[in-house]
Amino acid sequence: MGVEVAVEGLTKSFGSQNIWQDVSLTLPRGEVSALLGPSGTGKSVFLKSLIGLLRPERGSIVIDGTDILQCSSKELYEIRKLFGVLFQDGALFGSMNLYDNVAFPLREHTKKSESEIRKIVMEKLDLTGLVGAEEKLPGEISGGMRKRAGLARALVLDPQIILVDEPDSGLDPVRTTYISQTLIDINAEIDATILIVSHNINLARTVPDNIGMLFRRQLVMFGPREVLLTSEEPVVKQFLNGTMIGPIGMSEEKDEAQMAYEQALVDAGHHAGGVDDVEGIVPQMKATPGMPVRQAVARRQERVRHIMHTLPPQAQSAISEILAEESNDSQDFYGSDQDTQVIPAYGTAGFEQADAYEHITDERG
Ligand SMILES: Nc1ncnc2c1ncn2[C@@H]1O[C@H](COP(=O)(O)OP(=O)(O)OP(=O)(O)O)[C@@H](O)[C@H]1O
Repeated sequence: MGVEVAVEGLTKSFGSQNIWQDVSLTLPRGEVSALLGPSGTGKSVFLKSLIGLLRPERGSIVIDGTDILQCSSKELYEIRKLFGVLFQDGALFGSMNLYDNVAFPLREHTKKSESEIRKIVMEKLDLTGLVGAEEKLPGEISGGMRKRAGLARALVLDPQIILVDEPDSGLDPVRTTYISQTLIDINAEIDATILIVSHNINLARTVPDNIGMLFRRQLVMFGPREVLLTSEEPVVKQFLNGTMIGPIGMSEEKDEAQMAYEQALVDAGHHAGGVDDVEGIVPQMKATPGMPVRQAVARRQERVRHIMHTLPPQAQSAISEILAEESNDSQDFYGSDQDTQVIPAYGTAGFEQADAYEHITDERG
């Protein structure tokens, strides 16, 4: 079962460069959250702060009752054991094959026998669609496979909190969807609290229960996905539609004159890029049939009902519709026995095909 992560008034600077200030949010236990934001807004810095790799100068990060900015290094060491982290490039050891890479945390942090380790490693390789690639070195496989190996390694110590830094970077849209499905399935299986840092619009629209966004050194918002996905906030709308029109520019700041100039170009018929005005909410991905029921769904329903009155009206009506659909769905799909598994877990056929493709693209360079 995942644990809650409560961040309050967090501020981080490097020298005179302030990255973000007064960031407050709570990652609800066992739910999947995403932190979005244009490049350079400090998403990775936030993620590294949560695990104590970077030290914000103000605020608190309370994990399982311990403020990691105040605790001793021994306590921090213990808290870190709750985490599994997938870094952008998988952060694999180049000289070890995939099996040894995934086995590494078990050999380093547990006293398990090699046969116990084998069982766990093969289970995680299966979950990430990498069975058969155990002997390969990281340099011999594609970026997508490296990412999945990094994910397998992040899972071996049964983490309660999983941090994922840009799972889509370097991946095509189809592989991004596969890895998104894997994250949802992992959440269903181990009920871990998951935070995904990304600027991928599809992932943001379909994967998380909660979404936040960093922009101009502030947390613009954080809450149930419906709040951000129905937001009229210009920066949020621009980000979700990927257009040049709006406050986000090529560099972090865009001034009024630049915005007026770009608007004039569009008024004169220039294409502003992006998808034309994608509005509203697309359905959230569900766990693959046969996986355990995502416990987070029911907990989130309960939680969102509680805070409903505090949310903007357009988010409230979207949530009402979705809650009605979700309760119908769970009755239709699971009948009266919510624990029943209908289909064997882990269909990795898609991954195997993806591997074949990745192998071809690797060989062609
Ligand atoms: N260790 C560090 N020392 C100094 N500055 C740093 C350090 N780490 C990050 N930064 C700066 O913090 C800012 C935010 O970087 P970060 O990598 O968190 O952005 P991001 O939102 O994750 O970007 P992207 O989406 O492009 O990965 C950048 O200006 C970066 O140069």
